[in-house]
Amino acid sequence: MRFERGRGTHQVMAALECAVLAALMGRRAEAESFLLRGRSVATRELEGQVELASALVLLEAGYSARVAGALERAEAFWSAQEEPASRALCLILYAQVLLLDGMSTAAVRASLEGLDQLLPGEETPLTVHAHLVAAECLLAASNLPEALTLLEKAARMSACTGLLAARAAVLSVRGGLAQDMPHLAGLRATLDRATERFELLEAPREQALAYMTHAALVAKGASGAPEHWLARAHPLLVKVGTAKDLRQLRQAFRCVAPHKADGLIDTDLFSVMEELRERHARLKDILSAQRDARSSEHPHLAALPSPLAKIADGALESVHLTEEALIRALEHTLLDRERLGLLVVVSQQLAGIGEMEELLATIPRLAMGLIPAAVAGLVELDNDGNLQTLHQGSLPPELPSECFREAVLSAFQQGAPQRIPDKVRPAQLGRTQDRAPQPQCALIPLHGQDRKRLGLVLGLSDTRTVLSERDLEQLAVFGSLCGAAITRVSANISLQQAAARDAATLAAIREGVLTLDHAGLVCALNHSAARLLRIQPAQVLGRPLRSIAALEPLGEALKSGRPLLNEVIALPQGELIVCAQTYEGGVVATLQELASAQRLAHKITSSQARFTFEDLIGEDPAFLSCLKDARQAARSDVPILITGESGTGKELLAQAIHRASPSAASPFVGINMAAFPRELLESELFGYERGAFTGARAGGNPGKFELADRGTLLLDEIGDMPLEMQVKLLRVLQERTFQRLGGSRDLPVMARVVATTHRDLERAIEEGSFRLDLFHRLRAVHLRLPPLRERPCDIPRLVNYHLRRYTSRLHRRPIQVAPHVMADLEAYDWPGNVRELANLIEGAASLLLDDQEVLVRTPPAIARALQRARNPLSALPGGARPEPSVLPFAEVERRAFEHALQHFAGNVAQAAKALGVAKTTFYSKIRRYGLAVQEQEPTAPSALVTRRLSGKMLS
Ligand SMILES: Nc1ncnc2c1ncn2[C@@H]1O[C@H](COP(=O)(O)OP(=O)(O)OP(=O)(O)O)[C@@H](O)[C@H]1O
Repeated sequence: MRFERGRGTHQVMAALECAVLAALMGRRAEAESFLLRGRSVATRELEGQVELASALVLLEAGYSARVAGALERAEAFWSAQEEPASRALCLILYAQVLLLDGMSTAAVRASLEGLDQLLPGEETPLTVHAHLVAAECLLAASNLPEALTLLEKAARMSACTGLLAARAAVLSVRGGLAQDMPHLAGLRATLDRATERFELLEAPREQALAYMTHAALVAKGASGAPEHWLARAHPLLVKVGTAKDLRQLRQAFRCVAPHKADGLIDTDLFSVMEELRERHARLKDILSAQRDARSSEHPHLAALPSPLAKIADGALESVHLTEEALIRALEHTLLDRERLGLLVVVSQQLAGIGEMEELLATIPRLAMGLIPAAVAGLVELDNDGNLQTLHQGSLPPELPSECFREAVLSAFQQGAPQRIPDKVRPAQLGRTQDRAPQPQCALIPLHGQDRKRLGLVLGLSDTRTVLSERDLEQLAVFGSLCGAAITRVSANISLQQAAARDAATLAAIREGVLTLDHAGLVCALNHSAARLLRIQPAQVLGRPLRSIAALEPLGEALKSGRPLLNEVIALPQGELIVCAQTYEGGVVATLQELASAQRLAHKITSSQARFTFEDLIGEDPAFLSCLKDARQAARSDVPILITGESGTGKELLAQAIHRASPSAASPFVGINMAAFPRELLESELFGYERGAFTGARAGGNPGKFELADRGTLLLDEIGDMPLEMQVKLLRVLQERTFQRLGGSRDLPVMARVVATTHRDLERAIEEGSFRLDLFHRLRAVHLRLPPLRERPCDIPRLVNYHLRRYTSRLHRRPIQVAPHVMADLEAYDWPGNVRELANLIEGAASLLLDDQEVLVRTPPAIARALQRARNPLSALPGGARPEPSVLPFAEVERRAFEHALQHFAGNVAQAAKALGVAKTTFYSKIRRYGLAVQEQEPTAPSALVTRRLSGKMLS
């Protein structure tokens, strides 16, 4: 636009033309300025033109009252003159005012009247404009055919170029859309061209109105999203649109995308603001109209304001200012609510995503909906500080230029959204080549608990080139929402994995596992638990166990939340062993079937039956005959009694019988009658029920008869069983059933009973310490193991056998026995039998140095015993000294007891029996004379006694 300074018609007209053009292009401030200049230099004759131009400028700004005022003043000048063009323009402007005020029928009339004033065949811009206004009025009045005819006519005119042509095109598209079956593709092409033209001519209001027509086109069925076009129109109309334009935009939004309208516009607040805006515009219009009238140089129009009018003016002015402030405040509030609304929508969408891939793909998309961006994608700083693309989004495949990377890295370090400097922003991220302001680019860190080094790269589009501080604030909140969502999803993934792992672990556990929450409700149970409890998981999950009648005892046991250890709980379907442990969120319990636990215990116990017949060494005929009978008896399940001196291998034989029996796979359980306190013997043998006696375990306990199940029960040292127990045992063996202590259920005896004793039971029967009937019951098969002194031929074999065991256990070379040593060993009478032999041989072998392979020295204890046997007195302590011919009685007695003890290898019972004194007498003599010997020594009674009381306790 060129405007030369100076006075004269030409100058005034140029200024007015510039004003009109600026107004048409939406440059309101410029238009006003040109108008002011025109008005300042206009002569009186040109005042009509000034008012007319003023009316047009005001019309573009949407001030209908001022337009009307200006038109009135313009008409006043021309009333006397014949000026058809001006008259026509006046009418056209009137028509537009009427249209602006929603009076379409009157507008049509005025516009057509204006057209009539123009010379036929004339093709000036005014003619085109008049046609377009008339067509617009006809469209508003729904007179489509006439509107289209006028538009076609206008389009054919030579003056229909530039802005007018684009306006004509938009109107023709609107006309086309009003038809029944619009040709959408054609209309879109026309509209695209018109929009481009507006953009080129920089006419933002026209451009925005064209975008709205685009939205209408899409709403009719053309591809695309109408809200997208409306969103593009929004910022332009906020800047240059009239109140009516904005109202139309909002209505369109509500029609095509109510959710977006809700996001952009808060209904209540916005309607208040809308009303305010309209009132404000009207007020401004009236104020300006008054001012215009007063400043007019026409005497009949320049009425001086009265004092009252001045007061009214002042009041109006202050209302105007207040309204302006209010509108600004409301606009900010609305903007904030709009942003907040969008963030709420964003957070709702994020909350609905459970998959990481989907989340990462959604974040850039949501960001682009929040801020009109051209590109968006996710980047990540790896552990080495390198920038990686985490989700491409619309980012270029390769993140460009090193300096861009550096800028992103430094933005990362700031920890809040940062604009990336324009100079490093590459073309791939939306930089354009022209000199126009470049759309900005930013990095938004996504703050999560675990993915702190994740960020969103955002490049704005050219519809919105600048990121305001408020935008950055909004993006910071968006970043936090995304970070939280990523943390949530990855935590969910971890939780799912942990849950799957827990489920797999639970399923893999053979024991039943059941967990209760803090309120005592069942949260989980595995297949084994469901099987043991005979329930379907669905029956109990989420319910208190106590509420299920069949599981009540279990529920009661777990109710207290106390830890339980091997508690036996009786349920209708059987007894369970329960262990329970509390944890922060409740109780976890393991369940095991009592019977199968017992079988397992049996399995472990039965592993004690290690020896087979192959381990029993001996060729002596009596020994072999005993083994033969044993092998035979092993096949049946009749009770077996094994007798023999201590150390002859009774337990060994019992184990061998078990291993050779059909129930070899079942448990081998032993109990030593001599070692067990008599009060506990019964409960140990038969078990007890819960609460049977003080100190009894709450859930009861199975006894040896139950534990032995279908295997072998070894009653070791049966000769030492108290008489009252003998009665009970006899009844059990006769009836083949028993009851737990404190119980009432009859349990079957399924185990085979093998009893052993070193005692002479027949003598015990005579003495009344053993029951004859029990003896008969136990002695279905009687096996007697001969003492070693009765089978000296087996001694070399046993010596070599135990030497071999010893050397192979210690991985040393074989050891031989010198013939004279072997002769001594064979000469010895072995009161402790094979146990004594094994211990002694191992002891002697252990004294050999590593390179010694032959036992050349008779163990001293044997040597002494042999010497004593040959000459008893020479073996006494101090044997070298001459003995007094008469010894004191105490010394004789001490020697007699010591000798007996040594002879029977510490077996007090046998020693006492040999001396013909009571066992108690023997013990008092031991104490009196301080008799004690070593374990290896065959004459060591204390070691043997100790072994009997502890080591040999089979229970
Ligand atoms: N015939 C044998 N062959 C090999 N070793 C044997 C033989 N008899 C016994 N033994 C050895 O003697 C040890 C004692 O055997 P076992 O405990 O069976 O004797 P026992 O007669 O039950 O003794 P006690 O009456 O004192 O309980 C066994 O550990 C084993 O080393």
